[in-house]
Amino acid sequence: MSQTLTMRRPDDWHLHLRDGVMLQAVLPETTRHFGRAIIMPNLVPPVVRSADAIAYRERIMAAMPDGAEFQPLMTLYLTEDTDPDDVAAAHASGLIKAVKLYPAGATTNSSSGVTDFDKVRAVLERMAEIGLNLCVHGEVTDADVDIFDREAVFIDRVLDPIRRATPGLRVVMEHITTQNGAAYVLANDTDLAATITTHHLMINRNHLLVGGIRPHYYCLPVAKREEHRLALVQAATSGDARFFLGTDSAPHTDPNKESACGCAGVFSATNTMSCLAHVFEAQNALDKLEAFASLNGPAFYRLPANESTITLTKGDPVRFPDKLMTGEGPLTLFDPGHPLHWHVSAS
Ligand SMILES: NC(=O)N[C@@H](CC(=O)O)C(=O)O
Ligand SMILES: [Zn+2]
Ligand SMILES: [Zn+2]
Repeated sequence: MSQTLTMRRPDDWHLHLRDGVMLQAVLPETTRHFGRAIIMPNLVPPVVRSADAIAYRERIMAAMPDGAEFQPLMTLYLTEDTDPDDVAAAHASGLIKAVKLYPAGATTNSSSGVTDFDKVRAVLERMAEIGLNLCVHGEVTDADVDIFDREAVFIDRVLDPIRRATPGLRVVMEHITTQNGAAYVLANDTDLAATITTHHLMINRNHLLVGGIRPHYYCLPVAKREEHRLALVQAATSGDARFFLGTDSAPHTDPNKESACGCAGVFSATNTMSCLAHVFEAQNALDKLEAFASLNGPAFYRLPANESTITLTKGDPVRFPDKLMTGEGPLTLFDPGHPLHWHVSAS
């Protein structure tokens, strides 16, 4: 008898859709299974003002596949010049669901991010007042901090001081990759949550580096030791409401990945639900998948869960394309390195 699991349609609380022909190519990969997604604003130039978010939302809606019921949830990119009134107006009108903080230089397209955190104080205080979520790429960029320690150091040096100075600020630690990140969430109150990516539940730094460098496993924050991956699996499969899915699906074409200076980002929109079912089944926690992918995120964002459902059915290995052909070039799909048996049908 085949095993099946019906659950509320999932949402993706951290997604890169890019723009133009890349947006065209990757959007259907998300709308096939997901009801909503938090759309990351790190375009070039970034989505900084409400007018930018309105225009970007229109471009996404124009690229929507026929019949899709997908809702993009827009965000603004926090800069040292961000105007608190513009942010508040974008929130009040329902245009945005979060503001994204990138430390300057921390990741792909983050050069307009924040260097002096005092300069964004007024925006953060206004966000705390109006209950608008801050999504954080949590890595320091100091040259003297080892890249594998950048998340843990960020928590101590930047995030904890910001949260103490701004009571009531609701923070999502994006794409946590360490035991330290999970523990910080668990040690704190209800104003703090974290997204966890698909790939960080499946790979550690050995997958990235042993037997040759695997550029398609390179992302930021970079995958850590196995003990950290296990802590993330534990957090995701625990059912704890403070952890939810953010795929961080981040498309870069093969020439940009397979290069002497390859871009950071893993593209996982297409097979994420099959990957997650695999991970949760291995933990005997399939009954917690709905909480992680469909319930905890909307609860933290104070939105209703999706009404429609998807059904997962276990069977023969699912066939996924190795690559998507995009108008910018080939785009390699995340390969967990073993077959996936969970098929997804959306109703
Ligand atoms: N995660 C990544 O490795 N890359 C993301 C940026 C980000 O989320 O940090 C991207 O936009 O490509
Ligand atoms: Zn990031
Ligand atoms: Zn991201």
